[in-house]
Amino acid sequence: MATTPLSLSSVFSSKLSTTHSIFPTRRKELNRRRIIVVTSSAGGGGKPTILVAEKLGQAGIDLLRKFANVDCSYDLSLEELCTKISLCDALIVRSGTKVGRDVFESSRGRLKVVGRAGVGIDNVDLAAATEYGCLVVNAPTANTVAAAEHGIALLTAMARNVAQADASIKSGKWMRSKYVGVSLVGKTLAVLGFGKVGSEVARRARGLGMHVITHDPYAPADRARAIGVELVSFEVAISNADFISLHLPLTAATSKMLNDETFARMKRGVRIVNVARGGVIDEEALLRALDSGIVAQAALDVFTVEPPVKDNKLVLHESVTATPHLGASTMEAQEGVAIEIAEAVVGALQGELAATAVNAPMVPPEVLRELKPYVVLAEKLGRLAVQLVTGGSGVNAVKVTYASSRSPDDLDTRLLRAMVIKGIIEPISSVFINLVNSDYVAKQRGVKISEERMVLDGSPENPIEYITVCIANVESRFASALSASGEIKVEGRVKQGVPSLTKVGLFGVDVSLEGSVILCRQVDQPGMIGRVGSILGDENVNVSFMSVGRIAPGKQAVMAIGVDEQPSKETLKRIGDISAIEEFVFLKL
Ligand SMILES: NC(=O)c1ccc[n+]([C@@H]2O[C@H](COP(=O)([O-])OP(=O)(O)OC[C@H]3O[C@@H](n4cnc5c(N)ncnc54)[C@H](O)[C@@H]3O)[C@@H](O)[C@H]2O)c1
Ligand SMILES: O=C(O)[C@H](O)COP(=O)(O)O
Repeated sequence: MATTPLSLSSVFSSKLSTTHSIFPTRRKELNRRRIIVVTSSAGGGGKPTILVAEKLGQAGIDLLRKFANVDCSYDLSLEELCTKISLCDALIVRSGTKVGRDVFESSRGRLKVVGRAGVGIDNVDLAAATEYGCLVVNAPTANTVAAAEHGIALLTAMARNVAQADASIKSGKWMRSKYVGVSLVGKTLAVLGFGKVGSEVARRARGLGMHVITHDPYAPADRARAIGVELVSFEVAISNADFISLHLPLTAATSKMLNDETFARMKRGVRIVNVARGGVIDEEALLRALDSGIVAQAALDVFTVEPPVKDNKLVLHESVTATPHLGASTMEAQEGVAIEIAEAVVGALQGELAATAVNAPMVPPEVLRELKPYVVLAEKLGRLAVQLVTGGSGVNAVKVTYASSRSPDDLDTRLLRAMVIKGIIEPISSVFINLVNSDYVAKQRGVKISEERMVLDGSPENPIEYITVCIANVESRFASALSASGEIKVEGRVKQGVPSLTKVGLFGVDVSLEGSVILCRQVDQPGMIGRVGSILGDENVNVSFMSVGRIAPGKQAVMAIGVDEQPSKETLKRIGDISAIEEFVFLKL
């Protein structure tokens, strides 16, 4: 399936689920100033040159050839890639080519677009791309079904020892009793990550007669219900599963999510499939779990280091079925991905913006200068709010309120909205969000962003007095973050140029949004700040700010503590063990 590239004007005029139209009359003027993101310095014959560095479906190559000189050179060494790149306007890769800073440096400004023919862009240095003014686009949808089908292929092959039995018969043996498998029907499959691939795996597993449960705190419950899948907590998922299938992005929160501790809480004899990213599993711990029998079998398409070293113990393990990152490798998916990426790259070289752009430095400097601290504030409020979510019907209704004494025409909030979306979605996905793709990604994930302007009296010296981010229809892991109407609510202001958190739920606080934040609800009483401060001090965790917001003296209060470093689990436990503390949460900014 190909996505339609959006022209700049369609990106800016796309109608979103805003309750108020907040596009200013200055929009035309802004558009004029940003009209070209990419200008191609065409090489031979007036056409741009596109280097295709990994095998791409023919339909995509044909499409590229209509517009550009196409150089298909595979298996280039880094040196060869760096030499060639200075003659190219665009580069197309899959996951096997590292596009690091040295590649952008070597292009000496000619490289304008990098196209990743697939989802994950772990192999492209986005910061360097942005720094060198190079747009990066990907193809996030065309290989979903292929990845899901590979997940199911691994699940069934593992359960029936297909790979092991095949190797055995090819070596001249006939071992029928050794390769007795297990049945899938009636077994519980836990799908971790209910996004594009996870939901397709769940749908197929239902068709195989499996009982499917899923854990994904950010997925809409109605989407799961619609295919007969139950959304459950992580604990319920891993402790009830006969099979676990991983479909999560690799993020700070999911890195080594399956580890010694989590394996120990699984049913003995559980079987695991991973077609997501190798780093989601602690591979050493998996080896131990396989050897001790906690995990009966694993089927792995992805590895922390790819290709894995020759004598990788997991790959060689009798109970492991392994494939070399083949999830997206079907003829159909590769044709689809090739078309999707070719359209995006050609569009970008023609000055259009692909809906799948993952970076784009395109805010006029004068707007950015004024909004800079608010941009940081907006992202951090989004990041805080989403970390407070624990369950419910998924993150699908977000309201952003801007309180300002400026006339709506004089306040362009598109960048702020993009940054709230970035803060909410990036910690829970592998997607990179910017002004270009934020609304697209939010819409694709079913997250409705509504915006509200609160017009204040007074001098319009500051563009914004405060920003509030609310997430509705969710449960919070810090109940005090809920507003009177039951939404997660955080509010912040820019104070002397520094973004600060000023309200959590109904409690006023005052903590600068730097480092990380611990929120505690306690019965208001003297000495609490000192007790928590000294526990943090014991571990040399530097406290940057502390503030207490209370309903009334002696009643409940929320204490917000800014810390420079992440406290250890033991230190957080000691804070939680203080008897006056009713609930607490640690939030990374
Ligand atoms: N093996 C392959 O060839 C292949 C092919 C395609 C995709 N992939 C990988 O599969 C994974 C899923 O891809 P996708 O396209 O479905 O992505 P997606 O963004 O559509 O879905 C990911 C889901 O994970 C959820 N999630 C994020 N953090 C979570 C957490 N801490 N706990 C539980 N759920 C969490 C998100 O809410 C989202 O619903 C990615 O890692 C992608 O790179 C691999
Ligand atoms: O991120 C992806 O799209 C998949 O992991 C597939 O990667 P590939 O294009 O290298 O097969």
